[in-house]
Amino acid sequence: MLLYFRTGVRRVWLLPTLFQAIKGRSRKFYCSMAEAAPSYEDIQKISDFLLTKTKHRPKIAVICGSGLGGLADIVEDQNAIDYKEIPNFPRSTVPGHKGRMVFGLLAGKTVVCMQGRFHPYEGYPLWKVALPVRVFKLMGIETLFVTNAAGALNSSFNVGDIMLMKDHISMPGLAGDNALKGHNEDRFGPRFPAVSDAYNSELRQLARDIGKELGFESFMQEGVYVQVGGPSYETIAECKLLRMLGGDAVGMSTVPEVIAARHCGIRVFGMSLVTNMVVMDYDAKGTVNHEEVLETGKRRAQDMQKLVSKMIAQLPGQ
Ligand SMILES: O=P(O)(O)O[C@H]1O[C@H](CO)[C@@H](O)[C@H]1O
Ligand SMILES: Nc1nc2[nH]cnc2c(=O)[nH]1
Repeated sequence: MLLYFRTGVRRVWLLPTLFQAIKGRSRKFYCSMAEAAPSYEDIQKISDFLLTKTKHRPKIAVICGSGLGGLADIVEDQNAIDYKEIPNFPRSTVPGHKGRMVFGLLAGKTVVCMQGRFHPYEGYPLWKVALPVRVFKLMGIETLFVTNAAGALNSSFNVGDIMLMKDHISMPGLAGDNALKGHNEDRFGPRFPAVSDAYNSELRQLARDIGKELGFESFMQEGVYVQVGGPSYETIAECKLLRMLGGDAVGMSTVPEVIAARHCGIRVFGMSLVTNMVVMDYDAKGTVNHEEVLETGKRRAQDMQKLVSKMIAQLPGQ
């Protein structure tokens, strides 16, 4: 039996070589297999698990953006569950995202807040980024508030402005990546859902009215959010392109959550905090950085909290 062969003066042992080849191939095969999205039943288990950890039964969910998690801290009578305690749930890895699910009362209404979201640049496929929204659906959520930190593409905006989202442009979506890619689970929604009305117009009107009441008019805007992949911020040429396409603000999140929510019939209110102006000029000094993003979040946090709380207070139901 041939146990080895020669390459020049070297003797190559056959069995170990064969073993290494099989091991390498199986690793390659394993790596090339995309992680399967969880089934409806798997998502039901996550939802059931969460409901065993709290007496609260919310119909309203809030996803807090970078530096905007303070809203969850003002939730009363709260039960907070770390993401790492939740079976088959992703982890938050980004500074400014605590990684907790907070159940309790906000403005007298039962809510659940995600203090920390997931982003594609953390290495998560879009279905995983959007997984919490499906968990929410199975918990009975009917209305989703999404917030994010974003850079202003619109030069008439200022740092600290709150932009009500009226629409989005998804660069990953246009390039073929979407939270709904893959097998469609009909129990959540249709294969081809419409998203032209993704951002609920009545909730936007409510935000405008409450913004007026609170004296926020001078820093309230309305516009189109552009989702990019990140984690690098945009080049000057990219910012010019996104502005030409009709974007008012740019960030690396939110859209997968919104698409998953609309797919399963949850109504959505979206809001961006303008944490920085994007760099549009080759002579500009300075660049964008995440510390600046978190700092602006802190400065405007209370106003965002007031707006969201007052809106939630006016929603029907408990
Ligand atoms: O969208 P959120 O989570 O608010 O965070 C925004 O801020 C981070 C960049 O500073 C990116 O994650 C961007 O998407
Ligand atoms: N992509 C992107 N995300 C952000 N999040 C906060 N600011 C920015 C920005 O300027 N660009």
